[in-house]
Amino acid sequence: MTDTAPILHMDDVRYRWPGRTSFGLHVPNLTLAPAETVLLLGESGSGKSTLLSLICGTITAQSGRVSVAGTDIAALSAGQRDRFRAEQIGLIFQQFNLLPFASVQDNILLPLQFAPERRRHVADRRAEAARLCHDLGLPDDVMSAGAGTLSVGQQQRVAAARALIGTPPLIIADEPTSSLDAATQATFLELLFGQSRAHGTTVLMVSHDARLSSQFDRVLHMTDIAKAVRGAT
Ligand SMILES: Nc1ncnc2c1ncn2[C@@H]1O[C@H](COP(=O)(O)OP(=O)(O)OP(=O)(O)O)[C@@H](O)[C@H]1O
Repeated sequence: MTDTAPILHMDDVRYRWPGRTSFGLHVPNLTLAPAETVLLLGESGSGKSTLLSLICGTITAQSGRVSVAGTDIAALSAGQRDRFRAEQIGLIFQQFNLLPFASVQDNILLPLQFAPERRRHVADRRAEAARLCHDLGLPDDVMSAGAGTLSVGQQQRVAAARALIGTPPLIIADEPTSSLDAATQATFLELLFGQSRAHGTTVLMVSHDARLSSQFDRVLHMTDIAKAVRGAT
């Protein structure tokens, strides 16, 4: 692969949730280049989270092809897909998905366990986790705290640190700043864009806040990239 090969390519992808006839998604063509920062906007229920799940391989398209870093993710076994995702994609979900009884440090370091390439990018894991916490404005003593004891905004920042650690080539973030105040939101975006510039990381971020548009290289609207499919296909 050359440096300009897309990090993501979706070709004629169709997906329908099992048992749901009222909603289906058709993405004719979507390509993301290395180091691009892309904001994804769309109405509630338009399928943004479904699209991200297809890219992450947590759900599999009924037809079409989803390639991440040149790999057709449907061709991987479930185990291979989990390892591939941990290596290639830093994820920030709407619900953060932190382990509440594990420490903040263990939560941040978790993806490295499954991602040797990301591990290689980190010389000192504890120091890197602490640096990310510090840069995201978390208190210095937060590393040993149980993740479940933090405020919602703090948990969101821990989820961001977990996505950033080890510089995966693609960061996917589903409304990652919804629980952050304006100053922390700006800090978070600076960190995200800084990592993108320094390491060529592609960022795909879902938000309802169109005011963020000017900060991204490209803005996509669900209505432009995907057709909502109603009724049986
Ligand atoms: N796990 C699921 N099982 C069945 N249907 C689902 C599931 N997740 C989402 N859907 C359906 O898919 C459609 C699109 O939902 P999705 O969450 O992708 O939209 P969204 O654009 O991310 O919405 P929001 O902005 O409100 O988060 C909705 O009709 C929703 O009910």
